[in-house]
Amino acid sequence: MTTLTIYLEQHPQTPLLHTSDPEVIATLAERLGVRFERWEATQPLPPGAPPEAVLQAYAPQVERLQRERGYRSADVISVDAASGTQMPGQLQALRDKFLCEHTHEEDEVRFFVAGSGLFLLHAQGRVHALQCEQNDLLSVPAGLRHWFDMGPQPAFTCIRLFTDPAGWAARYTGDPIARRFPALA
Ligand SMILES: CSCCC(=O)/C(O)=C/O
Ligand SMILES: [Fe+2]
Ligand code: NI
Repeated sequence: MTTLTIYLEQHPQTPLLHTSDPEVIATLAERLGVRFERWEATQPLPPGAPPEAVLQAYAPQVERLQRERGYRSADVISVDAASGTQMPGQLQALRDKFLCEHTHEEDEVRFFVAGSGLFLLHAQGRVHALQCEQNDLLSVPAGLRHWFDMGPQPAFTCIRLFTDPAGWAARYTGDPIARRFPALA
């Protein structure tokens, strides 16, 4: 289930608010300049569908965002600890890369085709922990501090939209805040 939990940045043990209402999540996210939507596939997608089929199934929604926001490329990232295609060391390295607070020079746009992951958004003296699930679209604006926890047994497939076709690039803030907040177990 998709949930949003909000904390004061100094009090990671004491949630101020917890909700699983998608409309409330979208409204609270918008206050940070974050877009949250729920998308339906235009056609059924079998598990393990190739990236081209994944992009095809969500083409209308992807093209709408591209027109609206000028995103120039789209790809699909798949991580599945159970499949054994990624070694445990590689998965840990990938998890660590996203687990430190960082920003991007462009919006971070992710659509969860399958699986889940936890985004932690740091703004306005608060941390918004958004547990994303299948069918969730999240767009984190350029410059907003955040980190992402894929958990110890990651399993997700995401469509990513980029303005710069060179792809993912992060600027780490050096703030150890992510270590104060509990990681997924
Ligand atoms: C859910 S896709 C991988 C996470 C990512 O790209 C990122 O920048 C997290 O902050
Ligand atoms: Fe990021
Ligand atoms: Ni709950």
